[in-house]
Amino acid sequence: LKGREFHRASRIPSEFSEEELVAMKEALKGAIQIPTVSFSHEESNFTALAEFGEYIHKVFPTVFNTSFIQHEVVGNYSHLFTIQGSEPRLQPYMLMAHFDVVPAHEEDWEVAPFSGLERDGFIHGRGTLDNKNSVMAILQALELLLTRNYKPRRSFFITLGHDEEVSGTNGAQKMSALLQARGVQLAFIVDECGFILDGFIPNLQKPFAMISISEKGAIDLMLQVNMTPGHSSAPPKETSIGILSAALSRLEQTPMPNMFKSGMLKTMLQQLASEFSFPTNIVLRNLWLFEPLVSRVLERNDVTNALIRTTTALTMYNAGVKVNVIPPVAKATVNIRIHPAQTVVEVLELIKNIVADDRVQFHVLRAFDPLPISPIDDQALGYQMLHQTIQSVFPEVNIVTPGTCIGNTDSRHYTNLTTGIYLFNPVYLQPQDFRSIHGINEKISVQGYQTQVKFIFELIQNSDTDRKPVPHLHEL
Ligand SMILES: CCCCCCCC/C=C\CCCCCCCC(=O)NCC(=O)O
Ligand SMILES: [Zn+2]
Ligand SMILES: [Zn+2]
Repeated sequence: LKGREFHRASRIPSEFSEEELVAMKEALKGAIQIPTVSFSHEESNFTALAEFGEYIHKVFPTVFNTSFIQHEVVGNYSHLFTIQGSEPRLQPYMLMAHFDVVPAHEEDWEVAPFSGLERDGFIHGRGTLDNKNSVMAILQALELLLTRNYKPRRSFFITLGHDEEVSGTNGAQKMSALLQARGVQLAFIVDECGFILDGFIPNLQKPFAMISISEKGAIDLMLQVNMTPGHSSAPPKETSIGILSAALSRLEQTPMPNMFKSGMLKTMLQQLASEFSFPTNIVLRNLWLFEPLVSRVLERNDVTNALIRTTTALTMYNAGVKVNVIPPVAKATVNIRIHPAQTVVEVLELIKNIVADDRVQFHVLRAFDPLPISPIDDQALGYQMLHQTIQSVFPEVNIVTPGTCIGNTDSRHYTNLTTGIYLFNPVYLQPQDFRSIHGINEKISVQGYQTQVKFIFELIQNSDTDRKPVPHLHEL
């Protein structure tokens, strides 16, 4: 869409006063200070979730006092905004984010995780990347547009989930059901997970934007072994702990099949080929020949490995009641993330074959298939709107590529409303930032956050187009 942007006569420039820029970062700091932690399905900080609702009322008064915006609280804490456009013939779209966060072990952090402290140009704290930055940037961009008398042509929804980190069943799932009951169909959805990736690929100097167009599936699988308890002074040859440990070890030592051939990473690397110098450019241009070599290299890194195969992470283990009692039961939970080219049924079959022990019982606690792949062609409005906005807000980024989300987002609850689900946070991400998500020392640069607000400010206006995206000539 280079040089062919959709301009409206009354387009509002994304220029903000010094006062507005300061208010933006202060609003994010305040949001970080509310410890909206999701521990488990049963356990969340409900007081903080309620406080967060009051907080957004306070900092975004115009959003809550505009006649064409309807606000509803769903599932007690999630927020659904319906922004009525002036042209009902234009199919609505949706911006999503979540404001619950994973716990933070305060002692490990350089800066207290719920302080929202600004230091050296960064705002520190849990949720600065995942995903209060998006919650606040969406509302902030809308607030700024409204104070400039903006009225959208295309209707849109904003959904802010309160339980994404524990599956989204009370928030996103209920909001989706509500919208479906109202007969809503969406042109596209934008949610978290893609980024502008910087430094993820050795020898690639340039950052590139990755818009995830699919998301891995998942299985939470409990493995259980029951044995007759007894006195530890005369132990049997095998105990429940030994049998289960051997099964888990086989799982860990046997990687799932390499799906590089049928994944998005292959497309991404082919698209990036010309950015590399000799000989990598030749290798990537000729994957028909070098595929085995490249996929072996990708297996060595945990992130790229997660992009080319289904992964099995042993995350919980429980066994034994007393030191001198043969344990009656041993249980372990495995968190499996399914590559988009596979299904729950296929993966369960593979797992059972690897374990190959009838004494091990399998209990599927939760399972869902990978998300369907969203379109990226010239008519795919969501992808093209993001592409266009990336080009205008990040002119230094000249590669936009489709990717896969290796985590799971609330967007999977909305597959009934659209075929266009695009996962993209307009924020630079380096490998150490990636490790900070659910890890320690999560932070966002003040400038990065302000640019995120600008991006959404532009994206909302770009999405007012009534034209079909224009075919373009460059890659993808
Ligand atoms: C060669 C290309 C390298 C690509 C590197 C991809 C880097 C990954 C970028 C972003 C991933 C961020 C994952 C965030 C997942 C957020 C959702 C979440 O936490 N959900 C809960 C869950 O999955 O358990
Ligand atoms: Zn998230
Ligand atoms: Zn998360």
